Amino acid sequence: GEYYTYGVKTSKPKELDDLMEDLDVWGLDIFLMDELTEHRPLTAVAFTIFKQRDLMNTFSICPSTLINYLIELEDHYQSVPYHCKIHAADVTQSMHVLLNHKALESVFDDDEIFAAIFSAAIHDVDHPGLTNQYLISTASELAIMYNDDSVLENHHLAVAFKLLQHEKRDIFCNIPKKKRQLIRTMVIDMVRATDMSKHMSLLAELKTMVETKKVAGSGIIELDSYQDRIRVLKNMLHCADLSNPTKPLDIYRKWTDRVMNEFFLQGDKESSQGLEISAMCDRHKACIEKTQVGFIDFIVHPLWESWADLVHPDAQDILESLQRNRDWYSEQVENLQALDKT
Ligand SMILES: COc1ccc(-c2ccn(CCC(=O)N3CCOCC3)n2)cc1OC1CCCC1
Ligand SMILES: [Mg+2]
Ligand SMILES: [Zn+2]
Repeated sequence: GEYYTYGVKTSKPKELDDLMEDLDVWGLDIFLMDELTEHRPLTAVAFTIFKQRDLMNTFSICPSTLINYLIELEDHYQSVPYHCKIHAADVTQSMHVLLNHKALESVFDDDEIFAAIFSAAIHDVDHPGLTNQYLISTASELAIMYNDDSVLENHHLAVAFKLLQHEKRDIFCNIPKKKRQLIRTMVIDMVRATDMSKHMSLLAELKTMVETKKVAGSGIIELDSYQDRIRVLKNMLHCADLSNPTKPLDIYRKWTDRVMNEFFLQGDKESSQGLEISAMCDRHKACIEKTQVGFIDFIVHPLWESWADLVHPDAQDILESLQRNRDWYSEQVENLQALDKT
């Protein structure tokens, strides 16, 4: 059918125009994007970002090839509650905003920007809605294939690169071989870094970078080695992947519902298979609000506090939004405790 400005059909072009005004805004309503694009949020968001950043011209990508790839990629996101195409669109849009931090202005070149946006778009493709731990403990096909090492993340990468192998979808086809290999290496590094088991080492590296931060007079960060540059990009994607608690509360709460539903479905599976139900996956025992406060205190805030130090003062609003959301969930815990006493 006919495609409009954003690479997708829409029955509400005016409303989609208005929403796309917020493409560079932290807190864009990605659920509304899903509705207005008739459930093609990833294609619309990624295509529009490629256009805004002029990446199709820079890498001689013809628009129809990009659309063909994005639609095929989007169709390979499973309809699971949390790790679906809306999450991919959300992380891609969040990455786009983080790349616009003043402290990172003209730090990254086109290859790195292309690799970063592409990594966000593909980073969870064909996610089954189950954790690495579950796949490993049930000796699943995927765990056998990847020898229990970053099972999901290696699978997302393999699926995404396999989809490129059709000439109609190969957005890398006009990129010189050497450059293509460099971009592929960066994408593999970034997506593998979204494995939660790498969180502590990634955060330690980020802290070291903050302590030894070399800043030009203008406040712009100086990154001399590939290792430093990819370290920032890996942490950026990890931050985007863990950004739900930093978004407007109504959007954050929708993500909480979705991730808990995905966990509970896994818990149901574990229970029906006579397996021990994983932490936070038991729908009869979970205390949703408490786990979000813990998630923020032990994982999300420490990460975003270090990121905010690195790009100071560009992420202050994000940090404040996180604090407000933490306070709200904490109040819910107190209200529930008060209820228990009645
Ligand atoms: C809005 O809530 C969440 C939003 C995102 C996450 C989250 C954790 C790690 N990631 C990165 C991908 C990953 O490694 N995962 C995906 C989630 O399952 C664990 C393995 N994402 C967790 C969230 O809540 C959890 C359930 C209660 C407390 C923690
Ligand atoms: Mg993932
Ligand atoms: Zn993700």
